Amino acid sequence: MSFRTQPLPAARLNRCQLFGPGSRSELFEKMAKSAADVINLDLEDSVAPDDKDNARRQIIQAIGDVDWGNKTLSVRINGLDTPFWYRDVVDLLENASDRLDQIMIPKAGNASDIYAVDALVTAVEKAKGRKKPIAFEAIIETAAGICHVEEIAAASPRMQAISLGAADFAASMGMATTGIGGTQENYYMHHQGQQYWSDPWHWAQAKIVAACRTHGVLPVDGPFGDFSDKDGFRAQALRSATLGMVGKWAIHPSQVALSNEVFSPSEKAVTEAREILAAMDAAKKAGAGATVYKGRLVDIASIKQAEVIVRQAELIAGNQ
Ligand SMILES: CC(=O)SCCNC(=O)CCNC(=O)[C@H](O)C(C)(C)COP(=O)(O)OP(=O)(O)OC[C@H]1O[C@@H](n2cnc3c(N)ncnc32)[C@H](O)[C@@H]1OP(=O)(O)O
Ligand SMILES: O=CC(=O)O
Ligand SMILES: [Mg+2]
Repeated sequence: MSFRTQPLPAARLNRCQLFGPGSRSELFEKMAKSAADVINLDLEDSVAPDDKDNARRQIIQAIGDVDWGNKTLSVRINGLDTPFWYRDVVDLLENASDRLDQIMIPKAGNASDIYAVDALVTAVEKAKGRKKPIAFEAIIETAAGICHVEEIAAASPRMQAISLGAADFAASMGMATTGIGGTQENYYMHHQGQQYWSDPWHWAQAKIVAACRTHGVLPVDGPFGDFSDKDGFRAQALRSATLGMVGKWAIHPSQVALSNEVFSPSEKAVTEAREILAAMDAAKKAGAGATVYKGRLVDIASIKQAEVIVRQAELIAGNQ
């Protein structure tokens, strides 16, 4: 138990982050009209090296020209191990309009990576007199990143979200798979002739959630590559939501509605949460710290659990 209270993350919706390559400008209007809460225009791995300059120009123009509504608008810059990232930051912050909300830092390996981008962003913001501070989100997708995730979450007041990047993470860890997220055929327990599939992403997700919750950062699940497999996507998203993640990436528009559905509490869950709060209110008035709701124990911890659901429902209602 610490005397410090756990900070709340930014009060914004992050149920789905829709990605699109910065080199495919014909997608930008479609992304803006989607139901995703966050848009990630990509300069990194979905853009070929020879197309980086063109993608950067297209993104900068679209940030100002496209009507992004009330979405969080983010650009994924290139990794700090490439020759592209500093130009991404400088060009974006010197030339993009104030509509840009956030920069996504891929392959974050330690707090110094975030510090380096923070130093550059801060200098350009000051030089150009930018009024709105740019927020950061990072991707944990390397062995170093998962080892240092807590210091990454704490690295800057700009940090608002951290995602698990299953593809690069698997590569960095030397995992024997080319699948991006989801069930892995060879990751099973064997018992009495039966196979029981387990979740190879679970430990990394749990570590990210704990680091994020400690430092008031939104934990997010990353890509699910097989966009034809809706049931697989839903199962992965449900596991992430149950662990405490607030949303998931969509790498194809068909994944947006699925993600929004999973990361929006159902009417039943909201009703139950409100009833638990009411039951606890009545218990408190009667001088009790615990009571019975639908045949099960609820106590003061249940108030905090119920408040997670009610807070999310209120955030969604406030955005409609
Ligand atoms: C591991 C990682 O780093 S993941 C993050 C980086 N990756 C990305 O950003 C990839 C994002 N996704 C894409 O580039 C594309 O969706 C692809 C390559 C997977 C598939 O592209 P397509 O073959 O064009 O998809 P498809 O033909 O099924 O598209 C159906 C419709 O959705 C549109 N669409 C496709 N992708 C997107 C998108 N990301 N956002 C919005 N609309 C899109 C298409 O333009 C098409 O529209 P239409 O019906 O008006 O013609
Ligand atoms: O960048 C995302 C990933 O899965 O890798
Ligand atoms: Mg990656």
